[in-house]
Amino acid sequence: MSFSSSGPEEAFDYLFKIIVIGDSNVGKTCVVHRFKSGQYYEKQQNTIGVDFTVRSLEIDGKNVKIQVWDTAGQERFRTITQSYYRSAHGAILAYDLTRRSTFESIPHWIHEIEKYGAANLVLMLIGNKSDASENRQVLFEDACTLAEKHGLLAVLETSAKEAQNVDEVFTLMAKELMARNTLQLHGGHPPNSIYLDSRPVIVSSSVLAVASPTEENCEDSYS
Ligand SMILES: Nc1nc2c(ncn2[C@@H]2O[C@H](COP(=O)(O)OP(=O)(O)OP(=O)(O)O)[C@@H](O)[C@H]2O)c(=O)[nH]1
Repeated sequence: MSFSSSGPEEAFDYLFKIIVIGDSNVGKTCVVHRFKSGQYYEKQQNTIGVDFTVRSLEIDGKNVKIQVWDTAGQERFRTITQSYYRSAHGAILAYDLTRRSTFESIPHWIHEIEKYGAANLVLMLIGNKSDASENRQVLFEDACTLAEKHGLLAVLETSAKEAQNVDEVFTLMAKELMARNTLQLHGGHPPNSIYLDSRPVIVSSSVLAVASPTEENCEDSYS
């Protein structure tokens, strides 16, 4: 079944709301902008409150509309941004892999989203700025450990600057949400569909596309 708001070009099979949270300056807006437009720009201003973006993807023959809420990382906007948590289907937790403190904040962001978000929210972790890995302060293994501890769906290292793994983040999230949605409708595993069973999928920056948790893209500790 498709839904239409203002015309045939707006028809979609799924609509998912995904919120992006994390400390200020980790690159949330640049990641969202890259996803939306395929462009990168050196952003000068911090986000005020929440910015809203929409992009449709075709996944497994379905038209999937993704609404992305890019939130301000600055503390002074916290009351506004928290008010968007409740209606999100998925949350992308972002840190800057060249700034350790932004990774150390992730448990705080998880706590926030668990407190104010819906109970069945899908959570993913992204370590942005992988193009600057010569200044890396966060090991990918540490991110995996954190993801496992908190039961997150996946960890990906991204670069908004070099267009690395950005589409993959949103596609992976959408596939998981589609699988959960289909399961709810059919009460079982849908035939011929990709089913992510909510175990963490660990995806290194060298992996460009991930369909499901396999031995190749999962760390041993997750199998
Ligand atoms: N090297 C590198 N720099 C990036 C990347 N993504 C963003 N940046 C830079 O990081 C800075 C912050 O990016 P923003 O997208 O504004 O960060 P934000 O998380 O949205 O910040 P708030 O709006 O304050 O929450 C900017 O100077 C960007 O140019 C990236 O992938 N690589």
